Parts: sequence; structure tokens; C-alpha cells
Amino acid sequence: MDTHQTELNDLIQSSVVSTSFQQEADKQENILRPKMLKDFQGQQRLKDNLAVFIQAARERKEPLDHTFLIGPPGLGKTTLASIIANEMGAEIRMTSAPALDKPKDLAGILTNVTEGSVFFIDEIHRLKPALEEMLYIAMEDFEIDWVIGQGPAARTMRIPLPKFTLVGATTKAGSVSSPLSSRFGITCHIDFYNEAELASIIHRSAEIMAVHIDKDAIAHLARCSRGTPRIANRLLRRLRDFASVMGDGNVTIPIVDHGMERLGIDTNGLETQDRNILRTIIEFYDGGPVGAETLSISVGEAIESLEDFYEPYLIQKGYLKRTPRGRMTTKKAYDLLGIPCKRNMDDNQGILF
Ligand SMILES: Nc1ncnc2c1ncn2[C@@H]1O[C@H](COP(=O)(O)OP(=O)(O)OP(=O)(O)O)[C@@H](O)[C@H]1O
Ligand SMILES: [Mg+2]
Repeated sequence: MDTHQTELNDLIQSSVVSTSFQQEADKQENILRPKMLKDFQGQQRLKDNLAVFIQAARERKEPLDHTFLIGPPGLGKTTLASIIANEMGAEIRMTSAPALDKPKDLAGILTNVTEGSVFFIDEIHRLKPALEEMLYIAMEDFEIDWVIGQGPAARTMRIPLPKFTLVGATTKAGSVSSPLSSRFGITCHIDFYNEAELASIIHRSAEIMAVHIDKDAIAHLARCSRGTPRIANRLLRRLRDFASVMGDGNVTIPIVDHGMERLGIDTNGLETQDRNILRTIIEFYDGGPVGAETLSISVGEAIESLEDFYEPYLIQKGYLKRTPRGRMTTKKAYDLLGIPCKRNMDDNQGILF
């Protein structure tokens, strides 16, 4: 076998994707993860559309079009990726862009995917440019260009790939290049869940976990869950602990109140760090504008978690605004913290009266 062939075989044999990222995934989370679309609560429009696209692809006996999942952390992107595979009756391979270092890493996976399977890349906005270019061709033409050998002996080989579905997920749609995002045939924006949707998620999780929680307590917990299923489930687990240690095992309104108080979560679902962010902008920067980097240092939070986790919810709830000059608090934030507002908050320049 010539060296070129050996190199090629190595590439095809190498299964560089680390499954450890999957193994490390919170086991508790996996237990509660819905497997099929019918168990995925809320996001009705998204589900209805996806159901049509999946059914149509199945009827045509084709893989589903490449699908782009966009939304803040914990709203169900990974869950939807595996639901897509389950609904298509397809295999799924999961990886995350930061785990893909060299073109070989991506090529190794692409040449190993099976016909009709789902290839999930989490945090796709972090894909390196060279890998992104390889992905363009793979997505569009189902082949990759692979350079074999070095120097004058180098040859480019076009390697055909099986037809697969790429599912890409990101919390930062703005950081994904337009050539990449335009190659997805289906784009799903996942929004924060409303209280009724969260209530049905909590109801379902409580049944799976065999936790007794009354209807009022579910509604109360839904209000405290930041519009996020992952948080709703996490809080439910903590409330189960409080209920079994401090009560009779049943999660009731007093247990929810007690638990939220101990965990530093208010009735708007804001955590200590949310209030700290708002208070810092008001007290240190006179309500803003303040740049994200300065703010992240002031509150001792990584810029990624500030931008991806904390800000989207504060913005959605109307406590914070992103302006070209930085972050600004709104009048609602002053009211929340009980700080008198001396500024005209409609004025983005922040001029005092
Ligand atoms: N629509 C839903 N119905 C029921 N449970 C849900 C739903 N969406 C998410 N969950 C639950 O929330 C948990 C977190 O969801 P998931 O891991 O899919 O979020 P994610 O968007 O991938 O987050 P990240 O950006 O951090 O990767 C899941 O384990 C699942 O139990
Ligand atoms: Mg995920």
C-alpha cells in the first residue's frame, strides 16, 4: 500500500471525536431529556415546523436538511439534536467545536458518518476557519478535499461523504459567519419558555423523578426558573432535597419560598449575580453605558457567561439594554433594587436632569 493510501486509511479509521464530552454530560440531565418531539414541551411553532420537515424527509427517504439551533444555554438545543436523530430513526454523533482542533479531526468524523445519520456540532460559532471551510463543502456537496503528502508530491483528493444531516448549535448567532449559517436549510430559534410551558416541563420532570409537587408550587417554581428548562429541573431537584429534609417530602409553596430564599433567587427568577450585575452598573457606572469587558471584571464573571447566560434574560425581562456604547440598566432595574432613579432613562446618553 503506498503512503498516500495509508494516510487516507488512517484518516478514515481515526475516530477522533471524543465521546467523553457526552459521557461527562450531566447524567441527571439525561434522565429528564425528552427523547421524542411529543415529549418536548413548549416551542409549539418550532415543533410543528420541525415535525413537518422530519415527516417529509422520511417520506422521501432522504436525510433531513442541515439544521441550525440557536438559543441561550439550557433551552433545549442538545435535546432537540437528539430528538431529530430519534425521530429520523438515525444514528447521532456529537461533538463540540472547541474539541475539533485540526482539519484532520473534522475530516476523521465526516468520513466516518453513516448515510442518513445526524452529526451534531455544539458551539459551532467556535469552529476554526480552516475547519469551517471544510464543512462548507461537506454540507453542500457531501465531499471533502483532502491534501495527501507534502511538497511537490502533494495531491488533493476529493473524498465523497455519505449524505448526512449536520445539526449545529450556538448560543451566539451573531458570531456565526454568514457563509456557514446560509448553508443550513432549517433554522430554529429557541426562545425563553413562558410560565405555562415551564410548568408543563416541571410537571413532567416531577413525574419522572417521582417527586410530589402541588399545582400552585409548580406555578410558583415556573416563575422562578428564568424561562429555562435546565434551571427549572435543577431547582426541582434542590426543592426535593429541602422537602425531604425540612418537610414531609412534598414540594409545596412554603417549600418553594424557603428554597428560593436559601438559593438567593427572587420571585422574578433573578439570581444573586443578576442583581449584582444590575447593582454594579447602577452604583459604579451611574446606570451605564458600560462595556461588557469592564462589566465582566467588575462583577467577577467570565465575559462568555455574562453575554451568553446572564444578559439575554435580563434584556428579555427589560432590566438591561445593549446600546452601541455598552450596557445600560433600565428604570425597571432601579425599581427592582429599590434605588431612586435620578436619570432620564429614555436618554441613552445618560445625561443627568
Ligand atoms: N422543551 C423541553 N421540554 C422538556 N425538557 C426540556 C426542554 N428543553 C430542555 N429541556 C431540559 O433541559 C435540559 C437542558 O437542555 P439542553 O441540554 O438541551 O440545553 P442546551 O440548549 O443544549 O444548553 P447548552 O447551550 O448549555 O448546551 C435537558 O436535559 C432537558 O431535560
Ligand atoms: Mg447543549
